Amino acid sequence: MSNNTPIWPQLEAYLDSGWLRPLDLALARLLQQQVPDTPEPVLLAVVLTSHQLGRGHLCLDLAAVLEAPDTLLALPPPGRRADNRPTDWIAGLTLAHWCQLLREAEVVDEDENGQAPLVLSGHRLYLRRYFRYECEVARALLALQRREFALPEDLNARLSALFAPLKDEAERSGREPHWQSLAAALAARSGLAVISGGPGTGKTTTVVRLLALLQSLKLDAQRAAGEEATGLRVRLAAPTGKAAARLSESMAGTLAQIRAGRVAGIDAEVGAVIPAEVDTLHRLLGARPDTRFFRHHADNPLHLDLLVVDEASMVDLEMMAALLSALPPTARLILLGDKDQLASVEAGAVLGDLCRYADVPRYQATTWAYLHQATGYDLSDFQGPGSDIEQQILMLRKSHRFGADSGIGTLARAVNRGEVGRVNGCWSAFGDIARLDLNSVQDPALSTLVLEGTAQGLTGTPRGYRHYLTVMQQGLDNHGCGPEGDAWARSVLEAFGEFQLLCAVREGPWGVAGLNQRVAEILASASLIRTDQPWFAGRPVMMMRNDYGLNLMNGDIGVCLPFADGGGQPVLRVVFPMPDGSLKRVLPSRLTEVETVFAMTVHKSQGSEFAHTALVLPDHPNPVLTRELIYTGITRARSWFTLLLPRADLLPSSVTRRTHRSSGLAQRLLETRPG
Ligand SMILES: Nc1ncnc2c1ncn2[C@@H]1O[C@H](COP(=O)(O)OP(=O)(O)OP(=O)(O)O)[C@@H](O)[C@H]1O
Repeated sequence: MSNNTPIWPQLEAYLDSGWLRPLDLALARLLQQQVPDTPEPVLLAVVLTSHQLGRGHLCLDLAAVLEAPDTLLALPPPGRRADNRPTDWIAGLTLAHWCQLLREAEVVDEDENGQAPLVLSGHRLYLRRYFRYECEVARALLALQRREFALPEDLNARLSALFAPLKDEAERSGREPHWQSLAAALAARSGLAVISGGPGTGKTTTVVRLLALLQSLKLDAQRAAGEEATGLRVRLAAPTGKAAARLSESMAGTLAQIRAGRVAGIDAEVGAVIPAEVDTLHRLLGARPDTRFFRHHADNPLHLDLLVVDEASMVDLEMMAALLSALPPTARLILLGDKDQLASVEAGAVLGDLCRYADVPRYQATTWAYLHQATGYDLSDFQGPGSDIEQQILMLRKSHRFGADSGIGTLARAVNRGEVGRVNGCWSAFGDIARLDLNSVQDPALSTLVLEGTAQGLTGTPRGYRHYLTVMQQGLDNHGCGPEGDAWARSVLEAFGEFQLLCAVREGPWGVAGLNQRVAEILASASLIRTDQPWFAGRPVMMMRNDYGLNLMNGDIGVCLPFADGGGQPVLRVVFPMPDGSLKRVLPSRLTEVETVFAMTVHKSQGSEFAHTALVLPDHPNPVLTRELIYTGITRARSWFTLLLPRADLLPSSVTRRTHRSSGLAQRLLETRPG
């Protein structure tokens, strides 16, 4: 960095262009006021650390930023030019010199328990709070993983009985590993298990059987000790209301079968001690409105023996730290999720960091021997010098929902592997996926898709938004405020879940804001909605913040419906499906922080599924266009997927670009090596 660079005017210019946030500059200014002779490279590092945090990174990776500044910092911002860029400023710096300046600065120290607002750890610079979270999360996960549980002599027989009905011929004969029983075997022995898998790979199925195993062991132990047979205290949780509702629904179906004694290998009585209720993490921890503090923490731990967290890819580092600190020291934790999905909106990528080597696991000899004994499967191909925590991580590999004949499955796998040729080749081979190359938002193909859900290449009966609006209108004469109104509202909500537009970006004609407006125009010109008032019958909305008063969580989706009030004009109420299966009707005026969701971001769609999902890419390159974003969009689709491309050349570059999140967590977790 040249000594005469006027840093503040330049930073102000970046602020004006939206490149930096006011917060990013405020911290550096404060530090400079406190320690006026703080060198400019240190101030710049502070600004960039805060900027990186705003983009999901836990720290500023000084080595990486020196190597590829524009890539890491996403500079200049999309569509803008900048003459004097941080790239130029840091051009004269070496890693050794920058680290030296930081080590000497009063505002930085290297100790977890120090006082300075920033912490330098190797070549990573953190805001202290995030450094603390990273250390705490690593320590807590490693402590969980180290906790061993006694296993019965007949574990192999028990696992065989539980999983036999789920094995195909190759798995029964041992030609292929049965990953679900292997996952259960790993989880049974330790305080920690991480089970990653794409859509339909059987995460829920596996966890139900695992819970059946652990509960039957506990019930036996309690009976043998002459205690009341209550089983383990099990709780289930997910990051969003939608994800919680989906898991709950999926658990309820299997549990009903178990409780009726219809699941081979599982006693009906065990079904009684497996819960189907799923909480959001906020509710589980006892969120306190408008603070980041929870009722449960290290001094007031959760009352449970085992916690299952679904959709763990959406859990950010701060939430993970809160969750781990609230676990009682004797509890087990099972994390379920899809490591290939987008990471959490907030900083950190805990599941991704944990699963760095999950594609090709590196199981130690002792793990190999244990799994061989417990399941009979030989994982010699996956032996390696993995760290201790990797021994508790397993990836499920076979999708039972999207097989080889599924376009959605084939496309998702090709995107996940970055195989551009295969992505380009698969559109014409399947009837459940379609690609629309569009010229503008006025393109009639967009209107057809939005209204009817049809696109060239799709077979069957995919729906568009006309469907739920027709269901709404058909019930208009028959919807009082009583239960018949509920049945009607439920059918509208269900029909709304048949189709959803997802956007990669928020801004521009192909972003959430632009498309919400365009879709409203299309629906209004088909006389399906009236948009002369902000609240109109059929308006779908999403909560943008938790509202504890209303018991509605960020990401919850409701639809505004007209209810008869006994005469005169119908009254509008926004109806939300609640995690317990009930419906909540809310006055529109009570909802201050909601957005229309004819279109929503891929981020916001995580944890949800729609029969027909249409993903819209923008018409400009943007750093958010990554393989993980496209994969997440595709895997929201249950039966049909349509990709809308205003600019075709952006697809290959998006499929090859990986999301990167700077963090020291993987190193902390994976550095505990055997021997
Ligand atoms: N081994 C198996 N053999 C046959 N069908 C299976 C097997 N495992 C799971 N399934 C079926 O596949 C479907 C998906 O399973 P499950 O819901 O457990 O997957 P998941 O990974 O939890 O899915 P999601 O992507 O919704 O999180 C279910 O219908 C389930 O019954």
